[in-house]
Amino acid sequence: MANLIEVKNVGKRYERGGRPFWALRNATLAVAEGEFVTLLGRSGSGKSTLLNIIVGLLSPTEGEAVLCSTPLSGLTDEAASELRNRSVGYVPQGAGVLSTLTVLDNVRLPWYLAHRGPEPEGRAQQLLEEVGLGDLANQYPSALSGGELRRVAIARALMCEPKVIVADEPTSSLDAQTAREVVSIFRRLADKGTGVLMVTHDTFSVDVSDRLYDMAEGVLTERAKA
Ligand SMILES: Nc1ncnc2c1ncn2[C@@H]1O[C@H](COP(=O)(O)OP(=O)(O)OP(=O)(O)O)[C@@H](O)[C@H]1O
Repeated sequence: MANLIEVKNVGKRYERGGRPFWALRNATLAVAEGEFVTLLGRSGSGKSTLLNIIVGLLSPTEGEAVLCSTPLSGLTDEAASELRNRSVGYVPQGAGVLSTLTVLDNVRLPWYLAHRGPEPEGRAQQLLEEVGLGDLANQYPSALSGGELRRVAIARALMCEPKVIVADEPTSSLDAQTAREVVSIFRRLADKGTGVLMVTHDTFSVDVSDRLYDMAEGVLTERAKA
């Protein structure tokens, strides 16, 4: 199976109090078609930094990230965003939904950005139903709870039938049953060939993962699954 994500010897250095500080050191990771990969690690260990590099929102200080066979280092911001819109379902930390659009229009938005035309009939509504929000399609985000907003972000990430899903704690603020349903959607997509990379603390996702990575103080290691 082809790799959808390839990270090779990637490091990210920030300044902290005027001193260099490595949030990520020499990280190497791959996610192939059909793989469900979970990334675990404590708060502040570097997980979001790695995900932001993988989706082309952050440039690494060293090393290389390749997304859907495209090396990110050579891309303009515009080209990176085009690649992200077309190929990646990114669920960022927090919901990141637009408050001026209805829930349904938030879910539709990536399709318009990627294709400049209307979505396949009913697709956004169907995705909202899959995440249990069919009845809230015409509401504005201010009327939704934190967990409901997370689910809008998940439906939005699936809108363009992404080749790869990159999700930063998508199940945080969801109850156990809803979290399980979300993870099951991702698992089913992986079984059909989508690559999934997910940061989580959820034991159910660990159980259904094909592979696990641990992040600790910027150092990434693959864990042998029990
Ligand atoms: N722009 C920045 N400038 C300086 N330091 C940063 C910046 N962004 C992140 N950091 C630091 O880099 C480290 C890794 O942050 P990151 O957000 O990747 O952690 P994380 O594992 O995703 O944490 P959490 O689970 O709490 O979201 C942290 O110590 C953080 O304070």
